[in-house]
Parts: sequence; structure tokens; C-alpha cells
Amino acid sequence: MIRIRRLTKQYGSNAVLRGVDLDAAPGEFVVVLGESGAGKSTLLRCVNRLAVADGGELKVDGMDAVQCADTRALRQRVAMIFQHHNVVPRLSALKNVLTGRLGAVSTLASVMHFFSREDIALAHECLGRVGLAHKAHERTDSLSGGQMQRVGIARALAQRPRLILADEPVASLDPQTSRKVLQYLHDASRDLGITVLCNLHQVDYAREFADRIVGLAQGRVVFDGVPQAMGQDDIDRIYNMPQPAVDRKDAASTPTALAMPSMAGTQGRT
Ligand SMILES: Nc1ncnc2c1ncn2[C@@H]1O[C@H](COP(=O)(O)OP(=O)(O)OP(=O)(O)O)[C@@H](O)[C@H]1O
Repeated sequence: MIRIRRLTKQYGSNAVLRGVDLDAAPGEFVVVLGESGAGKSTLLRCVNRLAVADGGELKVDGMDAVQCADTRALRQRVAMIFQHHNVVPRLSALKNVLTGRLGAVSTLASVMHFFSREDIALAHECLGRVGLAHKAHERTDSLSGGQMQRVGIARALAQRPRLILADEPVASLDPQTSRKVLQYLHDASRDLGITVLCNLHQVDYAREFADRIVGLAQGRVVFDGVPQAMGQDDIDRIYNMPQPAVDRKDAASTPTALAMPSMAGTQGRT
């Protein structure tokens, strides 16, 4: 579904991606973990060409996202979920979800906001998948932050994408709400066979929800494996922690939540 090889991206003299390799299978939920500035957002933005990679190979569903001739076709396959959900507050939840269909309807229909019966049924179904069927006709600004993010997920699902890019989707939510949002996203992607690339800061959420974790540090992949395979040494490498010259048995028994207090179950950035 996604194949990335030796991907590079530089802003001026700042080499942000330094040869990234990453694969994701259909329906796989891949968490990209890394500290602030590691290059996570840039990597996601290269996938849907909000940023254009300088070199390397990037294939999405067979389409070349580096030398892309048809960005619109690429973006129809790739939906995005943002940190601040980007819903339109004065519109109902249903209308927000319907905006996910805009890329698939004709220009006239999209300008006039005409949607078919099938699109409306699909939007209701997507709201049902995130537990918000009963909020369809409520204005989005009457919903909680977690519910707004679930509307953002439903909007992404309504696009019928092959891939969802989620850039820190729970960064501004409390831990309980964050888990609920990630669970809905995880379940929907598994049920519908949609691949997810999800950027996160929090080690414990990555362990809980990822099929696979890709650890990024200073633009390089420093870990790629299932959550169970990620040890404290890997976490230290991802977060550029100095390797302590102490008995590693002590380190191995240190709970992640204690070792990484600012990363585990908290929101916001440091
Ligand atoms: N449009 C841009 N122009 C110039 N520099 C940029 C641009 N976008 C990102 N960068 C730089 O690239 C580096 C990586 O940023 P990026 O946002 O990809 O990291 P990140 O891992 O997503 O961090 P965060 O978790 O804080 O969002 C940073 O040094 C940032 O300043």
C-alpha cells in the first residue's frame, strides 16, 4: 500500500528527512513515533504532496507521490485527520462529514453542495462508525473536542480513502478521550481495510494501538517493528536520550510512563 525508500526532504540547509524507508500493508495501523522536530509531519505531508520530497521513492497505492502527474487523483486516495480537526463549526456534523465527498463529486455539485442520497447515507454510516449517529444534525460547535475529532475521522472515512494520514490527532485531548478517539480510528481502519499512518508523541498510545511502530529521530528511522519488540533502548534512541552507563536490568524494569513522563498519556508539546 505504501512503499517508501531513501526519502529525503530538505528545507534550506535543514535536512529534515535523511533517507527514510517505510512500508505499510493494506489495513495496517502504523504509528510514527518521535520527538518534536523529528520530521513526522514532513513525512506525512510528503505522502499527499503537501510537501514535495527532494529524492527517493514514495509509492501510494501504486501511484508515484514524488514525481506525481495527478495530485488530485493521489489526494482522492489519501484522507487526512488534523490535530485541530479542522471542522466547520457552524455546520452540522453531517454536513461536515459530507465535505469529505467533495473531491469525488462534480465541480458544480461541489460548489452548490449537492450530495446524492448515497453520499448522505454514507455520511450517516461514517458518523455511526464513530458513535455519533445521534449527533448528525447538531451544529459541530456544540460538540466536545473529542466528538469534533470523531467528526474529523468520519469525514476522512466518507472520502472512501485507501490511506488515512493522522497528524497528532489526539495532541489536544485528555487521556481518556484520546484513547476513545484512537480506538474509533483503529476499529474503522481495521473494519474497512484502510491503511493508517498516525503520528504520535505518546509511547503508551503507540504501544496500545499500533500494529507496527516506526520510530523517527532526526529524519531517520531508528526503530521499525511490532509494539512488543520495542524496548527501552529503542525508546531512548527515538527520543535521543543518552544511553545510561548503568545496569540495563534496572532500565528494562523502569515503566515507560515513569521513564518518559512528558510523553506518556499527556497532551500538548513541550
Ligand atoms: N514548511 C517548512 N519550512 C521550513 N522548515 C520546515 C517546514 N516544515 C517543517 N520544517 C522544519 O522541519 C523540521 C521537522 O518538522 P516536522 O514538523 O516535520 O517535525 P515533527 O516531528 O512533526 O514535529 P512536531 O511533533 O513538533 O510537529 C523542523 O526543524 C521544522 O522547523
